[in-house]
Amino acid sequence: MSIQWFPGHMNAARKKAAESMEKTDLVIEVLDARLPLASSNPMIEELRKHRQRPCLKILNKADLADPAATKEWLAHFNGAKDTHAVALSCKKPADVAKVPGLALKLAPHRGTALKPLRMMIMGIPNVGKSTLMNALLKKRVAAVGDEPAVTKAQQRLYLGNNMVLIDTPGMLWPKIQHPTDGLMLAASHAVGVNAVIEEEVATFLAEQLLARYPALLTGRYGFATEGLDGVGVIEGIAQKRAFRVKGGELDFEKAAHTLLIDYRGGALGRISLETPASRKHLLDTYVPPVLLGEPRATEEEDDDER
Ligand SMILES: Nc1nc2c(ncn2[C@@H]2O[C@H](COP(=O)(O)OP(=O)(O)OP(=O)(O)O)[C@@H](O)[C@H]2O)c(=O)[nH]1
Repeated sequence: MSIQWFPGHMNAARKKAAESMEKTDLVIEVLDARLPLASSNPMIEELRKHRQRPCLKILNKADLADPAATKEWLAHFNGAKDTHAVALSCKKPADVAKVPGLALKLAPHRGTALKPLRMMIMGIPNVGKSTLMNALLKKRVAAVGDEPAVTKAQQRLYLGNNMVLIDTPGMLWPKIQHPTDGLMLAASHAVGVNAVIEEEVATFLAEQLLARYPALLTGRYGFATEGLDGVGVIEGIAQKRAFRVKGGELDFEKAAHTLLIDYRGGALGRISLETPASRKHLLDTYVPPVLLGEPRATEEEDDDER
């Protein structure tokens, strides 16, 4: 499958994010816990490191991810000094309540009424940025939706009197470093897909599930998966659910859609599409992006009035 890039939009997004970064003390990067690497955008790391900003990485939708894989990802991300990674569900108030404390820990030089901690929530579409922001603010301020890139406008919102949220929802497109990234993102609904591509995405997803979670497929759809490939799984779903088009043929499209909906909503169980081990090759060969220029000398220059 091919994912189109829009360099004009990318450059505009990058410029805006770079400007916002100057007025930010801490980056809250929201990732999808089911695919933390594919749902990251290296531009965030590049921009924040350039300004020496610490990062709270939130592996969101942890309620949908495989807990064992999430544990591995946390160990992977928590090696860096200026980064803290936490897995949570932004839909759970008790989980979100941990965020301010973790944020303050990462930027102890801020967090007073005079010098509020300025936080920027960043991430690719549909990872849950608005859900997090709304939960932090405990009221609905940004549109939350199933369609990627629901929220457009940038906002600046006070959280108590010692923290400020700067939100850039949907600003950053995923960086597709490998073809399977695009398929994982499409399966998880971070990028929209048409019906034709949906069948390809569902076939890819079925193959992933066959390799790592065959019991979940059997549990959900009630057929044995031995000897099947991705297409066979989708045909099996169509057969079991009696999805047929006019003329009696199996309705592959409907079965493909069903598999995707079931995965996205967690009906199949808790699933992760990648682990540090499955992405080892990419992690080993990762080349850090080129910095934009010299990092700033001191923190003091960045203070701004409220
Ligand atoms: N299961 C589950 N769903 C979540 C969680 N957080 C967000 N969602 C759902 O994910 C979808 C996208 O959430 P948003 O908060 O709109 O995501 P966003 O990153 O602001 O999206 P854009 O506006 O497209 O940039 C919504 O359907 C949310 O209800 C979570 O922790 N668990």
